[in-house]
Amino acid sequence: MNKIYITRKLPEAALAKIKQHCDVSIWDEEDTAVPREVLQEQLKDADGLLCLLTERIDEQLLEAAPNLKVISNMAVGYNNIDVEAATKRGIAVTNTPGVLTETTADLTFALMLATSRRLIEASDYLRQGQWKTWSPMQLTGQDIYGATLGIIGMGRIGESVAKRAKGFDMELLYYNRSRKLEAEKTYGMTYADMDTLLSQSDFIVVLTPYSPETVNLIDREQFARMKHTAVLINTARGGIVNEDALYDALTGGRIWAAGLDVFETEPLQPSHRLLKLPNVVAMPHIGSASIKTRTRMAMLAAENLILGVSGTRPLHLVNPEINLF
Ligand SMILES: NC(=O)C1=CN([C@@H]2O[C@H](COP(=O)(O)OP(=O)(O)OC[C@H]3O[C@@H](n4cnc5c(N)ncnc54)[C@H](OP(=O)(O)O)[C@@H]3O)[C@@H](O)[C@H]2O)C=CC1
Ligand SMILES: O=CC(=O)O
Repeated sequence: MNKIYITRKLPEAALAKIKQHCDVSIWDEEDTAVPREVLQEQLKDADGLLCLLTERIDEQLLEAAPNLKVISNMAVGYNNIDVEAATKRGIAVTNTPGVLTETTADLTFALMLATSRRLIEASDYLRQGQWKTWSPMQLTGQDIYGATLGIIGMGRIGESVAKRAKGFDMELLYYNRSRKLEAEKTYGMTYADMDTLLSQSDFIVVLTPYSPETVNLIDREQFARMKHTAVLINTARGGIVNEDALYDALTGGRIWAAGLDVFETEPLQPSHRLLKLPNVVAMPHIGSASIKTRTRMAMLAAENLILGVSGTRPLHLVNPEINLF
């Protein structure tokens, strides 16, 4: 039987499925990440790896994994894996697109609402006993309905956010490297260059993958173009938005607020300066965190893994150029 290493406690159904086909070892914990030295040791004789976005799978690790045939990432983003190094060694890399699209779009919209209407701040105000009376401009925020939403990265999740925005009568702008003519018609969206999107949008949502091209895509220059009332939402990856520039934009009144699910360094420490700002709504990377969706992601990652180690083309192969299947 093929030997598999799994880097975190998985939903039972996914684990049972893998165990039907493979000999499994697992880092059976929910709230701590597998230490790198444990992972390195386990990979010495593993044929397959099922990992999460928290594991950095780099050249050094692959060097110590001579039998590895498949790396199945339980995430759609795979910037945690050195795909080039895996491809060089003929190792298949797989991900879990699609099954998490709607759930992540829900969280993106939740962040838009929570940030613009100051929901966390208002809830804290109440719980901390600051609510003494009702007052006309008390805890007032920005409207979503009728506002202009600019989506950067019009892929699966971007389109699902656009779909939700139509229900709020929002005007839609988007920026992507390639135009999406069908989606433009479906959602009544307008393609805009980056500068136009930044200067005209009330809400700016970042939904590109993390790549060398998107590192610091939103930096000081981009914040300088935004409206003072703009709300920035990042549910893609930390590092696409430069955090120093973001902090200065938020504290200097350059933009209104930010909703963040992802950070340059995760887990974010509670002492982080962004968490001290009332106009930041921050979440611990929970974009896809519904029970149904996380179960589907685990099942899909299991399927990709089982197919890959048995020499059959996985459902979602990130590096088809390995040409093994
Ligand atoms: N917070 C969370 O828990 C989650 C985060 N994510 C993140 O969201 C990302 C998007 O997921 P998904 O929608 O499924 O991915 P898709 O690949 O469907 O969409 C990404 C879009 O970004 C565009 N894009 C890529 N590079 C650039 C660029 N340099 N400038 C502008 N647009 C670009 C792509 O189009 P084109 O190449 O034509 O430009 C594509 O339309 C994931 O990669 C992941 O990092 C995903 C799920 C959950
Ligand atoms: O961040 C989550 C993912 O699936 O990518």
